[in-house]
Amino acid sequence: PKNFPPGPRPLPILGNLLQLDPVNPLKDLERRRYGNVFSLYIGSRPAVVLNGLEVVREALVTHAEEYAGRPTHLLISHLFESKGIVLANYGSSWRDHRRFALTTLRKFGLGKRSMEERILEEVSHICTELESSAGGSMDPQHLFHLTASNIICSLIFGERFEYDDPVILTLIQRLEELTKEAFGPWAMLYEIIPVLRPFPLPFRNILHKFNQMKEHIKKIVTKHKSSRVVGEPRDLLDCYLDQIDKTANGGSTFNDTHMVFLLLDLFMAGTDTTSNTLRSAVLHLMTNQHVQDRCYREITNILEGRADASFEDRHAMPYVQAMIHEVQRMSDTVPLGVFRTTCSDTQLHSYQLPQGTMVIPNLSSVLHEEGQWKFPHEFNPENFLNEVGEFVKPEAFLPFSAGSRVCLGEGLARMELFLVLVTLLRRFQFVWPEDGGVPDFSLIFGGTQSQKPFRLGVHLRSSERG
Ligand code: HEM
Repeated sequence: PKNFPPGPRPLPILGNLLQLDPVNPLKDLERRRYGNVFSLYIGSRPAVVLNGLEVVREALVTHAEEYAGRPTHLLISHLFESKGIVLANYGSSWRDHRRFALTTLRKFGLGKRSMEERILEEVSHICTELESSAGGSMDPQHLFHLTASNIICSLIFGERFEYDDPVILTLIQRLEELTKEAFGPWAMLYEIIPVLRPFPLPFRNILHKFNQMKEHIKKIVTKHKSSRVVGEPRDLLDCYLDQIDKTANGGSTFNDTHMVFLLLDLFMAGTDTTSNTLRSAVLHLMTNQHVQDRCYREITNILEGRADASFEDRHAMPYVQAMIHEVQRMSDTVPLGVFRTTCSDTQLHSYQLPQGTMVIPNLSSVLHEEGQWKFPHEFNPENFLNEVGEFVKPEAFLPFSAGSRVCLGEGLARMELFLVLVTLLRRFQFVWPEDGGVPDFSLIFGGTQSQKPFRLGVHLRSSERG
């Protein structure tokens, strides 16, 4: 289009795909040769990549409404049929469901003491798991996924799963695979060469895994319907069923199909994000004992004589706050946000973006942008502390994105990260195991990124022994 952002010359059919590293395209997307706003062809479709705080903020915050759409042509949009919240296009159904989810999560405790109790109850299960490895090491690959998924499952389905339950272990495994594969090369081929879709190629696996997860959610819904008492909701799912009843005759956007996608959305968005951040946290803490020691001193000092932490305590723990934010910055969990589209013709800097242009907000570029951070490329909580040791949050801290589609679970995620880490650090010391080899901090790219597998060395703090 006329006056479109510049970018590398595309090839027919493939566009610029061959110029992107299929394992991790983040470096290629940060190429500043064309400036902070540049275009890229994914197949025959142009997309615009936004790098750095200034343009990301200009698009997502200053022109929030104009950039609030979601693409409909991606494999992941097909899986979700553009329903639910995360991948729903900007319109009344998205608005109704976002409002419903926020109101209902609050009703079941978000922002209240009851949510803290729910989270602390779940942390006690992680403690039991870790205690059984005290003095040795364990594989934390699924531990934090189980925690995060149990917290969200208790809100939406009113139930938690035991840590060895094969149902939840399978769901978590599918979820981890999906968030990587749906952004991999096969997903790209599915999008750009539609004639390939009927063939038995690896992207059929992605569809199959997603359908398995969907079927599982449908089973939970059926079970719920039979045990439900109308008007006495136990969880978000019951509230949704009540909502369907209330609005049955009025052209409402609430129905069984949307419900399944909303539940999948909350389960998926609420699990892989928080848990990957927690796993990254223990890796950084194990390899930075001085940070762990300073957090421990702050925690024991503030919580002296008390059984549990409260989310309010964060204000009295600037160093712990700084550590958690630094973990989020380095774990870079949702590196490219969730892709947007423009809802109308719009202008960015001097460029014109027609309605329907796909926009990729490179959040990773903001979280490591030189000039925004004291130590952009290393783990250092000082990034969030001022000269007198007070906690400060730089504007470039955007792991939850920004604007009208900012992460709906930010409040829940922040509460989880704080309560889980404070409780664990008070009770355990994490150490790099002797047989752990050399720590590898590189991330496995995907819709959500994660650390490579590692072992977690666990010591019980002396104050906690017998
Ligand atoms: C550390 C944890 C988390 C991170 C880093 C994170 C990050 C993000 C990001 C970057 C987006 C895209 C926003 C945009 O398009 O601009 C998003 C959207 C979303 N997140 Fe989170 N998230 C986290 C936890 C959660 C949790 C716990 C929930 C569950 C309640 C959740 C639910 C959602 C939903 C429903 C959306 C879609 C919002 C919309 O399209 O209107 N997230 N998240």
